[in-house]
Amino acid sequence: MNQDFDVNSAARNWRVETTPSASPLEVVNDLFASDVLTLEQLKARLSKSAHKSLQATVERGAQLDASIADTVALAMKTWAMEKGATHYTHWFQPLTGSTAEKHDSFLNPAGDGVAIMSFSGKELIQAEPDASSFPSGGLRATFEARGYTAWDPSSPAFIIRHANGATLCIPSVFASWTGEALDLKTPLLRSIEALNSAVTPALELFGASAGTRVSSSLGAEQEYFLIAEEYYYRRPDLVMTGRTLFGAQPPRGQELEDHYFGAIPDRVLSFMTDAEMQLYALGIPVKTRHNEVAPGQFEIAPIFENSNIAADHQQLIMQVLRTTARKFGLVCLMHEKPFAGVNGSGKHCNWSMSTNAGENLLEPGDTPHENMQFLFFCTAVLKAVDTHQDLLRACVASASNDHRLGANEAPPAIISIFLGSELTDIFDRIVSGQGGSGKSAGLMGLGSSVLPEIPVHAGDRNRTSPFAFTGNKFEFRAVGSSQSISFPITVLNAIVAESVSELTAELKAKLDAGQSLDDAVAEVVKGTYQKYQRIVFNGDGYSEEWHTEAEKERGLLNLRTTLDAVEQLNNDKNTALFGKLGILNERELGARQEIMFDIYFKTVNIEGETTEYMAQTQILPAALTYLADLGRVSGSKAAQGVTAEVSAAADELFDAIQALRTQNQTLGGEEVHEKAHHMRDHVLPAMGDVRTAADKLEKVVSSKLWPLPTYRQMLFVK
Ligand SMILES: NC(=O)CC[C@H](N)C(=O)O
Repeated sequence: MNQDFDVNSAARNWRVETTPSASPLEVVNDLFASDVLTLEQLKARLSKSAHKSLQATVERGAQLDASIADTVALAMKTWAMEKGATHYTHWFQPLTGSTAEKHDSFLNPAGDGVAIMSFSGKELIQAEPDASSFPSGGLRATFEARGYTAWDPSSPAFIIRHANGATLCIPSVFASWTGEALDLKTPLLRSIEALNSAVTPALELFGASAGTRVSSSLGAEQEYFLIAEEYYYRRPDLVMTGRTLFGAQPPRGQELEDHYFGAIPDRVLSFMTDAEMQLYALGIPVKTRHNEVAPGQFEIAPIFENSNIAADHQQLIMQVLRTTARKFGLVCLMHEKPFAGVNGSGKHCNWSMSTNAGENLLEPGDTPHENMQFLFFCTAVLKAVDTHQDLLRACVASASNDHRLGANEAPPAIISIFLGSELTDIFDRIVSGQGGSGKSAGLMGLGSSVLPEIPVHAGDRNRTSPFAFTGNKFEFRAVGSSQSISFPITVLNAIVAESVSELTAELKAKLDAGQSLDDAVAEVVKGTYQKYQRIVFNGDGYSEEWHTEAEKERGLLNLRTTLDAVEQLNNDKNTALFGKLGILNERELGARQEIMFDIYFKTVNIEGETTEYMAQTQILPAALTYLADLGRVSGSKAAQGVTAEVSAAADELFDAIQALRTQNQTLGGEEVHEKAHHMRDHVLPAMGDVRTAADKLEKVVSSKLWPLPTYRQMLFVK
């Protein structure tokens, strides 16, 4: 293969679409949410009473009135057809972590060569896909394959366009016939409800008005890589596994620190703009775009939204990025670690809680009263995170995220909280009973003798913490770039709901005993902070000392790999948590553990077999061909030297392939648990040995013979 030609064509293979982007005014006036069926849109299309009833369901969680389904379905169909949609689908999130859809046409034959377009309330409310081909973790035996999808009215329907038409997508839940959740959305919705039930009684103690509702809000920063499409399809590892299983380190990586926030390459910016226009039409408030740390790595981030909608939108962001990249001759890689030796990709989840009146409960406020409330909820988060370190680690566990967590570029596998020096100082002063005003400028009076002042903008930044307070929200940074955010949000909602409930009970007892709110809050905050303080760490999460301190001195968990973490998913504590909040019963939680082991096993198994296949059929032949070429000039000193090097590395590769083959065939046992451990303990190390030998060869075999695009090309050709 002629590598120079390869580079040229990859660099030029830019099929730019020249459709002009919408002007800012057009975006605001016409484009934004134009493909979303909002409640506002429905107002004009529904009777007053039907609209009111739907609104009560969407905004206040009232039970859906099935009698309005036919009118809503008619309105949806008319709107969707005006937008060019010919089909509809229940759009759901099975336990694969991605989305699923089965399209049905609106078209119905009406006899004698006539067809009509129809869509009934029944079809809107419920559909029945064959559940037998989705992961169920034993929840659904194959002989009772029935599962159903049901419309989630709290997330609006939307249109997905393709080159030849459009489809109406109806966000839905997916459950077994017995009502057990087979998806990621059902528990998420249950956890939002649990959070509301836990937080509103607390807010009442702080004087909130009746009718206050609380939900979590979420904004997820998506990191991703872009590489030339031409390279992608020449790399079986990328196509099969999403990451490179081979690749020598190029002379230059990210050490010049020149990519982060650098000027965005024109081709990439054009791609980003195209994707943004589509996301605007879907009502997704994407706000930020920039170059990330590694060459070829980028980020897109929306503003926070209600967490159920944010989870749907996050799936759409990934889908739009992936499909749009292709228009520009690029492929978008969402894997947590597509390239060894440079940064991987995360999906930092910015989580908070807010009321239906728009009050952010993690925002230090303008009044002493608001600040008391803020400290109470912030303390509840500390308690929740310390109590459930295992769950937070488990909900981000995957074979791909293992390459990222704990490496010196991403949050460590040890869960801790970064509070920032100002907020830590405040808690310290509460504990020491100092109260009063702080030292730093810009602090705002709290007007209470027992509580200190709160900085107006608390929160310096820390990039090494898995869980950081960033001024008015917590950033859960351990979440992986390819994963669905639904389960991490479910976990956050659940653990904070439990913690708020327990602290509210303490607070209430003190108030009932006649204490003032100020004094009672101060005592609860002080006691709780003292108890859970060990979870707060403001230093360098990458350092060796921290690992020792965290484990040995503080007794924090260090669940290094996915299998260690998933083991904890359904321990007694976690089963009790999800059970009492009505989020997942024991069987539903057990099924999720089973699926996580299974996906881990299958992922590494595919990687192991891809490694073996590429090494045997592509890399070893290139080395042998080169040895044969060298044999023709064996009289030369250079040829003899190179032959020795290539020959040694080729032998090493050959032996490593044999060893890997044995491990690939063994599988380690019958049970998924055994197979998963076999993958981690035997297949991954054997793959590593194959890679080491192959990467040595890449550096000595003629580039003309090398069968794979290299890091040098993939990361730098834009
Ligand atoms: N700039 C950053 O915050 C880098 C984050 C890093 N890429 C991660 O995996 O989390």
